[in-house]
Amino acid sequence: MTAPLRIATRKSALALWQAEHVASLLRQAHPGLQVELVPLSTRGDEILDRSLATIGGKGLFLKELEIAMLEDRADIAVHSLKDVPAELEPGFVLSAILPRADAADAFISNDYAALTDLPNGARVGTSSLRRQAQLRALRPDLQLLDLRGNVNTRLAKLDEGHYDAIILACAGVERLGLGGRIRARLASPDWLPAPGQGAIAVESRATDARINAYVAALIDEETRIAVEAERAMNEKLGGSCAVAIGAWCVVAEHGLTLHGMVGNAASGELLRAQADSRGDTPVSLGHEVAAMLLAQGAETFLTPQR
Ligand SMILES: NCc1[nH]cc(CCC(=O)O)c1CC(=O)O
Repeated sequence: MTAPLRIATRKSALALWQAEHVASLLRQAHPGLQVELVPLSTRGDEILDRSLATIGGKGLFLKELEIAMLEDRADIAVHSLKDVPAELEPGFVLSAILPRADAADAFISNDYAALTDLPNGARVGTSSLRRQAQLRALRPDLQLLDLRGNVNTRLAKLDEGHYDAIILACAGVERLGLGGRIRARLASPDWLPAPGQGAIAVESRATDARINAYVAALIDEETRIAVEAERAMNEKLGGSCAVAIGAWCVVAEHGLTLHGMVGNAASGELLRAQADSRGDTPVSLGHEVAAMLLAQGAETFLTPQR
C-alpha cells in the first residue's frame, strides 16, 4: 500500500472546507489513494488585531504550511489562490488550480438589499484596500471600518450590529453554505475582485513527481489561464494586500479579456485598463494591462497605502 497523501491546511472553516474538497476530488480521481488532512495554524490566523495591510509580509498564510512540506509532515497545501503571493518560495509550485467558483464580491447586510440602498454615512466593514477603494469611488459618503477574521467571525460582527453592511467574497460565503446571506453581487467589469479570487490552488514541492502526478488530475486549464493573466498583472504592479489592485480575466473562445484596476483606498480614485489577447500568452496580456495602468500614473497608488 502506498503512503497516504497528506494535505496541510489552515484551520478556519473555509480552509478546512477547501482542503476536504481537494481530498475528496483526489480520492475520486485515484480510487484506493488514502488522503488525510494536517490542520495547522499560520501567522495570518494568529494576528487578528491588525489589518493584513499593516502586518505586511507576503505569504502570511503560507509559511507554516510550506515548512510542513519541507519537513515531510505534509505532501501538499491547499490555499485560496488570492492569498498566494505572486512569487512562491523557491522549490514550490502551484501544481493545480481548480475550476473557479463565483469570483465576485458579496454585499452582505441584514437591513439593506444593495450598496445603493445604504443611507448616507452608513458603516461598511472591510479591511481590504481594494474593496475600500471601490466603495469610496461609488459612495464617498460611507464610513469604512476595519473588519478582519475568518468568514464566520466577520458575519458574527455584522450580526452584532457593528456594521450596516460588510463585503466578502461570494466564493467563501457559498462554500460555507451561507450563500443565502448574499444580498447583492459586486461584479465585473464595474467592480473587480482580487487577482485569483474564487480559485483554489494546490501547492507542492516542485520535485515531488509522484505527488504532482496525483494532483495533476485536478487542473482546470481555463481557470489556470485566467488567473495566470491576473497574477502576471499583479506581479508587474508589485501587488500585495498593502495596495488596492483588482483583476478579472474572461476566457472566451476567441481569446482572453483582462480587466485591471488600481485604486487609492483613501480618496476613492480608480485607474482602469483592459486589453484582449490576440493569441499571446496570459502572462504577456497581464503585463500589457499593467503597463497601461502604469502609463496612467498607477505608480503613485502602488506605494503601500498603510
Ligand atoms: N482573504 C481571505 C480570503 N481568502 C479567500 C477568500 C474567499 C474565497 C476565495 O476567494 O476563493 C477569503 C475571504 C473573503 O475575502 O471574503
